Amino acid sequence: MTVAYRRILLKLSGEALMGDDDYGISRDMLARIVAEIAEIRALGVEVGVVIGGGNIFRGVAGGAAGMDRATADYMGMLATVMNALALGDAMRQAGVAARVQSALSIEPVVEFYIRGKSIRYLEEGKVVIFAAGTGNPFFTTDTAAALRGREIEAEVVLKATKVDGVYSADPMKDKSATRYDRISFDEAISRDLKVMDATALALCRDQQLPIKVFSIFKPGALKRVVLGEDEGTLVHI
Ligand SMILES: Nc1ncnc2c1ncn2[C@@H]1O[C@H](COP(=O)(O)OP(=O)(O)OP(=O)(O)O)[C@@H](O)[C@H]1O
Ligand SMILES: O=c1ccn([C@@H]2O[C@H](COP(=O)(O)O)[C@@H](O)[C@H]2O)c(=O)[nH]1
Repeated sequence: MTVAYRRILLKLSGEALMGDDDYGISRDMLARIVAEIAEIRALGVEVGVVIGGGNIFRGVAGGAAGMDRATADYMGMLATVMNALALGDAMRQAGVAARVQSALSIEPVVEFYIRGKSIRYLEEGKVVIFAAGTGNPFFTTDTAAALRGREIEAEVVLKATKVDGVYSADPMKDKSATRYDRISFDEAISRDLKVMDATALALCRDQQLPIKVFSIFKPGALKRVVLGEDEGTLVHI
């Protein structure tokens, strides 16, 4: 089978890890995601993963209300470390070689992010899970996906989320919203389509790094995207 991309950066929404639960990490969902990643690894695709923290951080957001923003953001980044450790462990159990690297230094727990080392891991066929976002407050894991995607010279950022593409409005709130097959970065930014934050979109646009938005809940969608089949929405230059 011929793949459309040799190296990808997969952005996994933290909330998608909840599966049907209200909070935290669903073991079933984790196993499903690992199986889908294993499928594309078997095709020879090199995979970097940035994982969000919404499934854990939204749960403690009440406690963070009124806190200093930077402190709350560090809590959010730590939530992504928990997700990354869970994903790394699930990969190990499934026999998929993986390494976790964190943008925040938590040495006894997880390796610190070193670009050259992560590229080496990718070349060795290991999945690299990037934890703690960019390591800086006031950013998001979408922006971390754009940043790490560019750093590892990925050909595309694949945003795996709860909806199956970019819509004219948030499809969770507006049932009349329509889905785009393709949309330019400039149009997505100017229409303020909130599927990804504007910083992430602008970074990808400036670095000429396309984004594919697709549903992580649709079985086989990741493989279809990697094979270049008609799936989700392409955000292009
Ligand atoms: N125009 C739009 N098109 C598609 N989705 C949209 C749009 N506007 C808002 N959304 C919403 O954006 C959400 C993106 O969710 P996602 O969980 O990927 O966010 P995240 O903040 O990157 O992840 P996390 O859950 O880790 O915080 C979708 O669930 C969808 O409801
Ligand atoms: O670079 C980053 C990445 C994340 N954060 C904080 O973490 C949470 C969770 O990330 P999501 O992208 O929403 O899943 C985010 O809300 C920020 O508070 C950060 O500060 N810097």
